[in-house]
Amino acid sequence: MSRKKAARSKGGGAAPSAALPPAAQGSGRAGTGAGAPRGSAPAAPELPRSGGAAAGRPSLSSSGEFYDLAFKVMLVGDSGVGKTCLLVRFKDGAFLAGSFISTVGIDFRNKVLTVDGVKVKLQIWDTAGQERFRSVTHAYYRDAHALLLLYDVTNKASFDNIQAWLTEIHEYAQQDVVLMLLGNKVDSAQDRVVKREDGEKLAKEYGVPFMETSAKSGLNVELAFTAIAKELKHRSMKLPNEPKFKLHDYVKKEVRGSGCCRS
Ligand SMILES: Nc1nc2c(ncn2[C@@H]2O[C@H](COP(=O)(O)OP(=O)(O)OP(=O)(O)O)[C@@H](O)[C@H]2O)c(=O)[nH]1
Repeated sequence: MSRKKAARSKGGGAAPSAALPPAAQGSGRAGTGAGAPRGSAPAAPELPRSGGAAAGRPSLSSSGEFYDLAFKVMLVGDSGVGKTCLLVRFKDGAFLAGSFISTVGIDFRNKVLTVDGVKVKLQIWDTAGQERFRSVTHAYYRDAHALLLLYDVTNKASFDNIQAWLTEIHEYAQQDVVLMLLGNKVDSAQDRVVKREDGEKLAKEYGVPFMETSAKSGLNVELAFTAIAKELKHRSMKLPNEPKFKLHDYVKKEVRGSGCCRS
């Protein structure tokens, strides 16, 4: 994936139309490729808020992978907290080192995961953290099934702004959106200014699952997306005798197992 460019949407995938909210981008079912916006490369297909279960039949993603369910996940948080790097780490297993170029508008990437034997496609929207793009990103919230809200553990202001982000999420996202708080850049131990306990406390206050991540080392990156995918899959396909999936408990257990942080 190429680095972010000031003049155009970053990323090597189909360029979404940053100016157009999903509702204006056609209403193709997940995997159909329908609904390209005017005058741009094919846009991300709009996914039904139900989760896009394809009536028992798998759909085919643009990368040629079959999937059973599709969900939209948005990455939000201040500029520079590492949203793009987190996505690139998850999608390509690489870290974008070097000079930082801010995202313009919105970019997206797809990845298909296997969750409990079910193929789940996550369509991941990487939003610009800069204030000037806020009105663009507002338009996307309502279609998101899940939100990953990031702060940077080396940047106190990004942590202090989490409450404002939560207010915005409350205002624009669906009530049942799956939300997780991530404290990124934990590899930068020397520059850390936000303690893990502070992140845990804030998350507890707002009742959201929490973990610390590093897009640089890869710590907990896969876990964050897998946990979201599991929650969405369970909500969408709960079998009659299946115990309820508890995202909080799952995250706590897995984070402990990752050897990173006690919780
Ligand atoms: N040490 C360290 N640096 C990181 C990490 N994640 C991102 N960075 C660096 O932080 C800077 C910003 O990362 P981005 O991913 O572009 O930030 P962003 O949140 O997408 O920023 P906007 O697009 O402006 O919203 C870059 O220089 C990255 O290399 C991480 O986990 N550890």
